[in-house]
Amino acid sequence: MPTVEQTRVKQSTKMSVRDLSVWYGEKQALFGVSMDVIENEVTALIGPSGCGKSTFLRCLNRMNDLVQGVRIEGEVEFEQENVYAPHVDVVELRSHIGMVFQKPNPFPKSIYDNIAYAPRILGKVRKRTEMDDLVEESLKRAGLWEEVKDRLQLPGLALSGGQQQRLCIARAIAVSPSVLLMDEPCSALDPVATATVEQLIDELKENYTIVIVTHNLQQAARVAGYTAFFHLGNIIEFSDTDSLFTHPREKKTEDYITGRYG
Ligand SMILES: Nc1ncnc2c1ncn2[C@@H]1O[C@H](COP(=O)(O)OP(=O)(O)OP(=O)(O)O)[C@@H](O)[C@H]1O
Repeated sequence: MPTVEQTRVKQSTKMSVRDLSVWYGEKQALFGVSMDVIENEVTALIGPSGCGKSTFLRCLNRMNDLVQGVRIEGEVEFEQENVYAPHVDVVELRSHIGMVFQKPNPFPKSIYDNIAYAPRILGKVRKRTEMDDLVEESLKRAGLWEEVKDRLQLPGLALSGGQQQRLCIARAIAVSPSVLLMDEPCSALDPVATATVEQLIDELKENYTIVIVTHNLQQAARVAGYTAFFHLGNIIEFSDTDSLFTHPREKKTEDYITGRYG
């Protein structure tokens, strides 16, 4: 197990996870894991099925709160505050730490309203012209504007899978988060749509800190500056992606990345 010091990296830390343990009922899914999330970088979480990647990701913006019977111990620091502190407003937190899921899940609303919905209910934008600008800007950042600008009133669900996923990214961006969590965002996409989303992730890291769960090791190598290898609810190794893939420190990491198990 790496020590906390080994998982610290000399770059700006956006989030800091300390001694995080998670139980679903009797079953423990994470065992006191610690990791820094580096600002304006993409961090990939890799590891065999069931090792706790999604659980870890969902703890970063308290998405696990929604699971019945869950128990969480430890700290997740974001902007000098533990996101699990009692007074934290979870809706507000999730507007700073947005999430994109495995399966594109647009609302059953128009393309326009998919983007406008959250800023409207959060009271971030009131005037129609401001909202028009926000919708355009978000779709541009998600690389979707040119494909949809003439049909903003079409249902989001009428788009292709890859377009829907970029719509979901645009929707997440619209509330100006600084961190984006992505849980296998390309697993339901074909190779062309995957390449588009990967390119988008690369562009987004200029302005956002991104944490992505992926089963695809090539994808981790392509998009992530840092990678954490999870195994049985522990972080076995965390380092810059090149080192992890070319000179893994731990035998388990080496076995996994060379396809010996998982
Ligand atoms: N809602 C839940 N209720 C009960 N157990 C859960 C729940 N979610 C996850 N688990 C259990 O916690 C452990 C970690 O699951 P998690 O989904 O975090 O792993 P993962 O590494 O993301 O897996 P995968 O790659 O298959 O998505 C697994 O044993 C899983 O069965």
